[in-house]
Amino acid sequence: MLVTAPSATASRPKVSIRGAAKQFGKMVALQGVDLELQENSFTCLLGPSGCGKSTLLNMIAGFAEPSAGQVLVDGLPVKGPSADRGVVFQEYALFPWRTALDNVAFGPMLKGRGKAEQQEIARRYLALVGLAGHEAKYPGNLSGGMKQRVAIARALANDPSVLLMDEPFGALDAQTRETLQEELLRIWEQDRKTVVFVTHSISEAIFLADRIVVMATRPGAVKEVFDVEIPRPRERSDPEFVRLEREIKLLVRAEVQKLGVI
Ligand SMILES: Nc1ncnc2c1ncn2[C@@H]1O[C@H](COP(=O)(O)OP(=O)(O)OP(=O)(O)O)[C@@H](O)[C@H]1O
Repeated sequence: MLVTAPSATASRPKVSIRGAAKQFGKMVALQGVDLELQENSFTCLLGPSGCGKSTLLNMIAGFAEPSAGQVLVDGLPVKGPSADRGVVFQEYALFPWRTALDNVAFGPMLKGRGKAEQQEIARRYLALVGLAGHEAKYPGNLSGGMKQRVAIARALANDPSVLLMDEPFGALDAQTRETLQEELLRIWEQDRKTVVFVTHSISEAIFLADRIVVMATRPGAVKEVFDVEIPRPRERSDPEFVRLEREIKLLVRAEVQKLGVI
């Protein structure tokens, strides 16, 4: 008889943020942030400009250290960047002198994979993001949406367990943005990761996320967390979608008003 011991990790969150704060000189960018992100969950960070979304993402990525508190991944403090945490930024950050294939093969190359394997991995991930046939193109010859697909493929080619995305679709036109949202969900359903996705768009957050963390400003902190239980694929005209959008809009507007911007 096969006896399966209860997994010690079954209830352990993938990412834990405990009392995290971040100061830049005297400026308190984040204060008292507590969040637990379950493995394979999709979390969106939402809030007005300057509330610390990127700072929080950068602390999970290991690009910035908390001034107080802890950021843990798999129960261990984050000490710096890791190939297990892939990052996608708004600006594609591709190497212009490398083809799409060689951009995606970069991570596997750093990991010391042989040339044939690097290319095989890169082809596979380019196909996953819908770019089969575009392997030999340089970033300069790709549209914004295609560049962002390459950036996603490049992050996925390291097979990270955490995918951190900082307004990845912010620079795209509305139509391309919606297509890439659908594609991202398709990829996430196929190749599960713990995703943390920063956005300014309430509709994008409701379309994508299991949980939406709405942040407060001055200092940046968690204001409210919403579990989105609308079944996928989500329709933006769904009454629950519209209701939630309105509720979150009021919350975010209150934060923007605090800043005296409107
Ligand atoms: N390296 C830094 N040095 C000094 N201040 C910083 C630094 N990084 C961020 N800040 C400040 O910390 C605060 C939070 O910035 P952050 O970029 O995290 O906000 P955000 O919510 O991501 O904003 P946006 O939506 O505009 O990208 C801002 O006031 C910003 O000016």
